[in-house]
Amino acid sequence: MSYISPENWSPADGFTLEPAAEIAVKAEMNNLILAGPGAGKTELLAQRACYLLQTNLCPSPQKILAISFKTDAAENLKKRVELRCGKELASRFESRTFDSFAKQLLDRFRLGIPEAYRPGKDYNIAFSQREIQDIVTGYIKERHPNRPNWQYEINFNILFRRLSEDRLPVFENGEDIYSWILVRIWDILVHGREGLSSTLTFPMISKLADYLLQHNLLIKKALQMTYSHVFLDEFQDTTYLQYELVKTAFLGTSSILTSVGDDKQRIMGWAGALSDSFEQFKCDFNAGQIELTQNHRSAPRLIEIQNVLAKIINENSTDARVSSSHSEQEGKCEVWNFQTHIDEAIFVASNIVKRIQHGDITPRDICILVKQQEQIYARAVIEELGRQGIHARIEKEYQDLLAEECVQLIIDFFKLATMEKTHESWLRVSELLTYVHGYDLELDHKKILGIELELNKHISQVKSDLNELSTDLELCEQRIGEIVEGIFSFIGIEKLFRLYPKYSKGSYFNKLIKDTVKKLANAYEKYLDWSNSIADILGLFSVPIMTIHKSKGLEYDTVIFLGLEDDAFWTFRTQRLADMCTFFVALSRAKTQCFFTFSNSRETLRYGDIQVRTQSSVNISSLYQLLKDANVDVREITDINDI
Ligand SMILES: Nc1ncnc2c1ncn2[C@@H]1O[C@H](COP(=O)(O)OP(=O)(O)OP(=O)(O)O)[C@@H](O)[C@H]1O
Repeated sequence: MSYISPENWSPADGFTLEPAAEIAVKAEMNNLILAGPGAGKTELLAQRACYLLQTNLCPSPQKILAISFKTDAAENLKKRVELRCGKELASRFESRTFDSFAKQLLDRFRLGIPEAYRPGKDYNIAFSQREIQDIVTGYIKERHPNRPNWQYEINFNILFRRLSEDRLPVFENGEDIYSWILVRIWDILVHGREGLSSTLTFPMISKLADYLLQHNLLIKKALQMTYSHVFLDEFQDTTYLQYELVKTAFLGTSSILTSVGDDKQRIMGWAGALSDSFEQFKCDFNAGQIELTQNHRSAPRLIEIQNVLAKIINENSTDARVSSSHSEQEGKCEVWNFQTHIDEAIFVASNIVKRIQHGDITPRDICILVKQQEQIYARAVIEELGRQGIHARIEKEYQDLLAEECVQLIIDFFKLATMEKTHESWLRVSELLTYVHGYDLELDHKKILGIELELNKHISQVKSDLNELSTDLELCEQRIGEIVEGIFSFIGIEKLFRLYPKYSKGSYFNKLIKDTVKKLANAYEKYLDWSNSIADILGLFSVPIMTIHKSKGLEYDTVIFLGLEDDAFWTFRTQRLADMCTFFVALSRAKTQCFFTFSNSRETLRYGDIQVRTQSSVNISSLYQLLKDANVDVREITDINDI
């Protein structure tokens, strides 16, 4: 492998970096990079990874560890690095979520955890508070001497929070009933009981990983020697637990940390995000601060509005600068007022359909955002779009699934078996096979050729199996399930699990496969042709619908936000700043057009029932005021055909 000298390195793919970004890319110290939406924070991390790998400043065999919040963000970053500097160098770029980083540590070094807290090898993962609550009430048989009815007296929210936050080891503490329960529930969850396997939540896994590193200095040392550089994406949303783990793993070591974030996009406070993560990081890691001011995403008109809002959220924020790729007048933002959500649906759908028919954009370039209850807020629009021939879908069900490697693998096999121009799928699958068999690209030509012949044979088999699918949905789903099983046997399930240990625990893998098979069968029933079915699953034909929280890190030509109303922002009075940030995230996803709707009446979910309620905007009048201050037009839509 030949490396480039740092002086001769230039950004990949023709990107030019603003001077501050170039400093950040090449820095040799801990840094906090502060930048607004569209400043290229994700791109900067990808370019920095390329710089460190291509110059060997991250010396082989050391690696870069990048930690993101969501699976798709981690996947997106990994793909960018592969694209910019090739697969071989990118194999030393490990892009993970916080949860997967902690889980990987726990799975690899489980035996290093003291017996009292060592979970079983095949522990299950509990995702909901309800599961833990059932275990607490069902398995703690011991009577508390003074509180015989504690099950009915305690607040399970507090217990759940303390299960995630109290330091290990936990001790009973006098009259504190929660500590009495915590001692017992940790024991039950970690070791399991009759009829109950070892069961952990992700915050517990994070705690155990932290505990492991604190007790095993050699593991900690190995970790630091593995990762010469660590990236922390979306640092504004780091929780106390996550930051503790980062500190335990890397504080006082030679690993160089780069955190990127934007305080105006801090929208995870409800999930425990630290309110002063930037200050803590700078102080603990003696980190420098670099600010980026260019906005590469949005048109000038939208940046103007973002700047007004940014100043309200943080009066010290620097105005973002417009990128030269947009013309001066470009960008549009309006508020649309309606009498009913039905009028809203017809107008919004017609607007979208007209633009798609005009050839301006594809369904995938538009995003419909809501604050909450996407099934309810977007129901009428989905129906109306359907009537006008455009499919819209709630993205939540697909986002995480499609980011999974095993799901991508199935899709690659189906593409190879049914479509033309599948070069990338071929490369991905043959590379994976080479990797899982432990072959060397340079030395094992013959063996690799052998695998490729086998791959070709298996693809032909998949092709003929897919040609004989039944039109009966149930039979079709069953057969697709068998074909998928055949794909994993061909690869070698054990080998795959060794490559992706996350799939080897509990029922996670089986659930992913079941969901994918169901989606494939449903899509095939609709199109009876695989090219369209796969495009449909990938969402290429659909207008995506999601909550603002799910839209973090994404961008679309046009954003339509449904329901700028008090009901949607019901927390505005109590958490004004967080809601302002949420609004800011919505506004800043758009590249050229952004619309907000208000409807005098709307369907919402109240106490489990769908009710049509009169809407107001009194509580969020300051949001309307800021749009007014930024000269955003408010249109009363009385004629729904007046697009
Ligand atoms: N140096 C650059 N030159 C031109 N375009 C860029 C540059 N950096 C990033 N971009 C483009 O700008 C857009 C926004 O980049 P990116 O997603 O990295 O921003 P971000 O700061 O992570 O945004 P956000 O915080 O809003 O999610 C992308 O389309 C990206 O390709």
